[in-house]
Amino acid sequence: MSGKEPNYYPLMINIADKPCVIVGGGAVAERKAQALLEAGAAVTVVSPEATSRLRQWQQEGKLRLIAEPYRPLMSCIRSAYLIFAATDRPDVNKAVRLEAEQQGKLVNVADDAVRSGFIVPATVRRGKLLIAVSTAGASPAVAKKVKRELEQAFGEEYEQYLDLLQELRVLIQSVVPDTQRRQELFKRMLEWELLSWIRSGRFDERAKAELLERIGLEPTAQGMDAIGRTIREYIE
Ligand SMILES: C[C@@]1(CC(=O)O)C2=NC(=C\c3[nH]c(c(CCC(=O)O)c3CC(=O)O)Cc3[nH]c(c(CC(=O)O)c3CCC(=O)O)/C=C3\N/C(=C\2)[C@@H](CCC(=O)O)[C@]3(C)CC(=O)O)/[C@H]1CCC(=O)O
Ligand SMILES: NC(=O)c1ccc[n+]([C@@H]2O[C@H](COP(=O)([O-])OP(=O)(O)OC[C@H]3O[C@@H](n4cnc5c(N)ncnc54)[C@H](O)[C@@H]3O)[C@@H](O)[C@H]2O)c1
Repeated sequence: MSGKEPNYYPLMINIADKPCVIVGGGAVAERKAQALLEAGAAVTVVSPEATSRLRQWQQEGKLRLIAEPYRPLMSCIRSAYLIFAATDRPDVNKAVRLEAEQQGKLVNVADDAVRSGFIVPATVRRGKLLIAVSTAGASPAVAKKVKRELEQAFGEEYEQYLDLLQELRVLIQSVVPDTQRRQELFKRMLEWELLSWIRSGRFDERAKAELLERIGLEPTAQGMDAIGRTIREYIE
């Protein structure tokens, strides 16, 4: 490790059912556990003491809690996919990091961003829309503040919006074989005031069925623009 500040590379990792281990059971461990559980990971916490929420999640069967201090070569670490060193003991965090690195595993260290294999961003989830914010560890409080601002800009309606766009995209892919023409239609589709329509509460299953039918009937630039005009009339 050179100690030079890294230029991070963002990823969206699929950790569904993957074994992830958090060493430590305090506030930081709890925050990491919550995000891992939301992503469907199989979480194990190793800590002699744990917050009441972590213990509650254990009782509810949502995670496994090994109520012992970390020791080298624990089997849960050997089989882990991702490892988080989140104790309040820098020496323990370092030992966890060295063991993980020796096993070629990615490790996040709560008190050592520069030597962490990865850091955790602040996130906004709106269904399939996932926005991640990082300050490369310069100021996690700023990451949280930017997240709050994004939460205002990208409201709950984005969940339905993306589900709908996915459906429309699949439909267009099935009826328009030419890639370039498809790109043109997708571009025009983004001009539609779908978000306002969804926000108005007047976009329902019937409206969606009609929309899909119209696209199927006229999957052309003119057809798309005509639909855009109809949507504008609906929301006015
Ligand atoms: C985003 C978030 C995700 C999460 O943890 O889930 C996250 N920290 C969050 C909150 C937060 N953390 C801290 C405060 C107090 C205010 C402040 O210090 O700013 C607050 C704010 C609060 O709690 O309100 C203190 C703190 N954090 C780190 C250190 C150690 C160090 O700097 O070395 C210390 C100092 C300890 C000390 O001083 O003793 C380190 C890291 N924290 C990171 C992530 C990574 C870099 C993220 C980035 O790229 O910016 C990184 C490098 C490693 C990692 O943890 O992955 C989450 C927001 C959750 C949300 O969205 O609400
Ligand atoms: N990355 C971040 O977002 C962030 C935020 C704040 C603080 N920090 C850093 O993370 C550290 C932890 O913060 P916290 O608020 O969760 O601390 P905390 O004091 O609430 O929790 C520490 C936990 O570590 C456990 N622990 C201690 N020794 C252990 C061992 N040998 N094996 C296993 N578990 C052990 C304790 O049982 C306790 O559950 C802080 O000391 C600070 O350096 C990081």
